[in-house]
Amino acid sequence: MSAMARGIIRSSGRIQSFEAHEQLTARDCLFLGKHSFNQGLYDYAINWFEAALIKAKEEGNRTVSPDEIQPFLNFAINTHDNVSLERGEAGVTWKNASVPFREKNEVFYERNFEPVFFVDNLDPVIEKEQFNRLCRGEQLRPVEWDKDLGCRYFNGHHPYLLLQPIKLEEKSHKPYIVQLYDVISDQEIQRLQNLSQFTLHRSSHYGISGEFEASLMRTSASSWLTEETDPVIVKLDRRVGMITGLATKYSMEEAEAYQVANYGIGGHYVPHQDHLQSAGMNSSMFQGFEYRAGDRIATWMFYLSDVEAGGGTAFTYAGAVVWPKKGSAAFWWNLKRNGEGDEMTRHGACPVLHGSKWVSNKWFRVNSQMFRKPCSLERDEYFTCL
Ligand SMILES: O=C(O)CCC(=O)C(=O)O
Ligand SMILES: [Fe+2]
Repeated sequence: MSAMARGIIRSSGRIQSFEAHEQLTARDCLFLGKHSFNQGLYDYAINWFEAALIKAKEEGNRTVSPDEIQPFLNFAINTHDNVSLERGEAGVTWKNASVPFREKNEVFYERNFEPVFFVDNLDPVIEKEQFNRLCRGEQLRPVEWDKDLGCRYFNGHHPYLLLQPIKLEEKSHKPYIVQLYDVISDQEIQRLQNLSQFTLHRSSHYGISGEFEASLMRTSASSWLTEETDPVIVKLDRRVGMITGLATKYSMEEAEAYQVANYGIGGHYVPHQDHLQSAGMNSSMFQGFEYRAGDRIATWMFYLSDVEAGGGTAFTYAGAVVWPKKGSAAFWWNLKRNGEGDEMTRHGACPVLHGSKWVSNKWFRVNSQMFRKPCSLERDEYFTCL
């Protein structure tokens, strides 16, 4: 945290040292500590108070004195250790280091972390740790799993693409996750951004209250664009259809409209599945469009910007990460071939550390794809290619 306060984002993984132009003051760090404390993030609060103390001692133009910070640090350490002993490491409203702070041995954070992949119901604390590590760019999957992944030209599902094949990079075979390059032009991106700029609003998600809500689980702004909004959407639909072989029209209830989303610094989306069957949606919600269209068989996500640091899409159960590259798109199947949700597709949007991230998602609905992607009766059959 003290490096971060000096404007340096450092990581052992892919995100190498990155130096920002501005530095935080000791008062900024104190504020971030208080904010973390109020959110129940006691370990982060301690880190920020410690960073504030270091800064306060070095600052020429003092923004706060060390004496003002010390009581906050002491109080945070006591609270952390009491909550740890009484209530454990993490719950809905709090998060601690895995051991009392005074005995902190950093085991969870620095050494001997054993990632766990492809299990049902991964412990949420482990999943969060894996998510953070993947987002920092650590290679968590054993490298042998990646040895059969390749890059190739892909002709999609239409003769048009014989003349202009698509660059495809495999990120995982099972679940099948790929990144496709140069699938949207800079002009089309500009158009999507212009079209959405006046309607962007704070994103929501289906929450534990049973309502759609805005929360810290998803901090971005989003907007929806349909074929009726602009001819560029019709063009993109046609292209995405040729590449994937899937039906893409919102007006025919084949797929959802394009959701354009923008994440600012710190903007993220915690791990979740895109399919609806385990997102807490009950049968009464499957009315109208949801009922007729069926679940989200697959996700297509355009990356509409590069991101200077952070902002990957991390698959916590599969250990794969797709990094934003302007003009590319990620694609993965959310359902198995019998229509059941594939839990191994859990993923989240990593926090943006520097820059601004723009994406546009399209979710294909299963019912209209029945003749294009016939289902199977086998429980364990997966879609294994595009
Ligand atoms: O922005 C990303 O990288 C992922 C977004 C996502 O998972 C979603 O909107 O469902
Ligand atoms: Fe998602």
